Amino acid sequence: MTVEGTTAERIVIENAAVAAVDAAGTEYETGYVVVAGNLIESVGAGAAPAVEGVTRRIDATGHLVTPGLVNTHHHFYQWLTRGLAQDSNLFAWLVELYPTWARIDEPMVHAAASGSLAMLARGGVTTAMDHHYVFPRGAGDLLGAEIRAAAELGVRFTAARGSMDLGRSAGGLPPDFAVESTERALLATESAVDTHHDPSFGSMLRIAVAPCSPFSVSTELLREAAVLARSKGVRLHTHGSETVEEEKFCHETFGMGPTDYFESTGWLGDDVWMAHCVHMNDADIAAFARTGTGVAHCPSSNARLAAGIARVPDMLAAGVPVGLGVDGSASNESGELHTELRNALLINRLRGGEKALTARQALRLGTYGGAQVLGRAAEIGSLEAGKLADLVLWRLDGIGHASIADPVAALVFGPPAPVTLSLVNGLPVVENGHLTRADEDTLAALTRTEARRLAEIAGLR
Ligand SMILES: Nc1nc2[nH]c(O)nc2c(=O)[nH]1
Repeated sequence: MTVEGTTAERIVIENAAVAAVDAAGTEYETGYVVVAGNLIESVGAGAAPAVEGVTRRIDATGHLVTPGLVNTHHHFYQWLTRGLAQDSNLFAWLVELYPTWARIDEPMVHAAASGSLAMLARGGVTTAMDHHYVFPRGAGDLLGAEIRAAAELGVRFTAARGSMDLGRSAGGLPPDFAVESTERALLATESAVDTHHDPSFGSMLRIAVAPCSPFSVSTELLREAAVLARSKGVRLHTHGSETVEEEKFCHETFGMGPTDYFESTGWLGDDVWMAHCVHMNDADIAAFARTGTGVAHCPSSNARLAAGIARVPDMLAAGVPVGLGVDGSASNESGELHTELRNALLINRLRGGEKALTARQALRLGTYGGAQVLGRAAEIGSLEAGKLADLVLWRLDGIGHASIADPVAALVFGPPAPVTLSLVNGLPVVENGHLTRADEDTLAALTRTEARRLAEIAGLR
């Protein structure tokens, strides 16, 4: 089985430690992975089988091979507004940044998306998502710009067409000039799905429907967006239960907490995933588990904005699908997912004790868990024959990791490991720490230029 448009390469990776992140938690101290075209052909212990037509053979001694990391929440455009509003909670941070974000345009979003994707990819992310929710009039094709950037770098991508229609004059948090009309948001979202969404096995591009948050979106938009997504068979994404301020807003405005509000608008289901989910009581977690609603856990952003600590161990125990997200780069300047594996483990232990989350659970959140919440667990997220060849070869014999005997512990507890090879759909996206399809220094210069242009237009300089 191969997906049209991919090569018929056969790559043999041997002498690696293997963490398959399959249902049985299979690991091999020394093993192999064989890739044929865009698919994993076989995974096993010991020496690789003799196979015909090998186009590349990799001696991966000193490496760990894992499924590619999956990022489940981001706002790429924020790459141009990093390091601002440094000591603010979510609402103060948003109020400070909305006016600048309302000045973005297509070249800025393309540069920001390229920078964000480069950072993710060089750190082992093979599937990215972006939640873009600011669409100034006349700004150009912003969703198209990030879709282009993902295709240029070769990263598998879910573009979540976000929206805001609840301006300050109608009781929302964003200024009126930063929101769209309900009708325009719905029409543009439908058009994005019709134009770009590819539901096929092995798809490199999916679209999700993603109104922004309870305090920036009308009840009508939430309800209609859910109806639209279900009529098109695409997934739903939003921010939920992020802060105490959001909880207070929901109680004061709707007479109920965020999870009950989402349920009342059709927003719980196995086709929905929400970012953050920090302020969830037992009943909220049970509702997510009962309905199969997924969570994008963003520990660094939650710490940066002092939002709190999500109850990830309780969610996992209840059977809630949980993945990891870096969140937008204005609330997590690091922008790479290894930090989220590590912080998920460390921060959840601060709340739940030393057994709250293990290194293997953290790796699972960043791979299979992410695949689950993006609705792609049958295709990616584990190393199994027949799945897509999205995998990462982490170098663990360097100074940062060599003295740690357990390779999964080295990866999660240790510093970000160098990526020797990252394959997406069987094709190299990173080789020896460098992007194969773009020059990092050129991208860095481009993001600096566009960040300066935005700062000037927005009156920050
Ligand atoms: N962390 C974030 N939370 C948000 N809520 C909202 O409405 N927008 C954002 C955001 O950009 N980041």
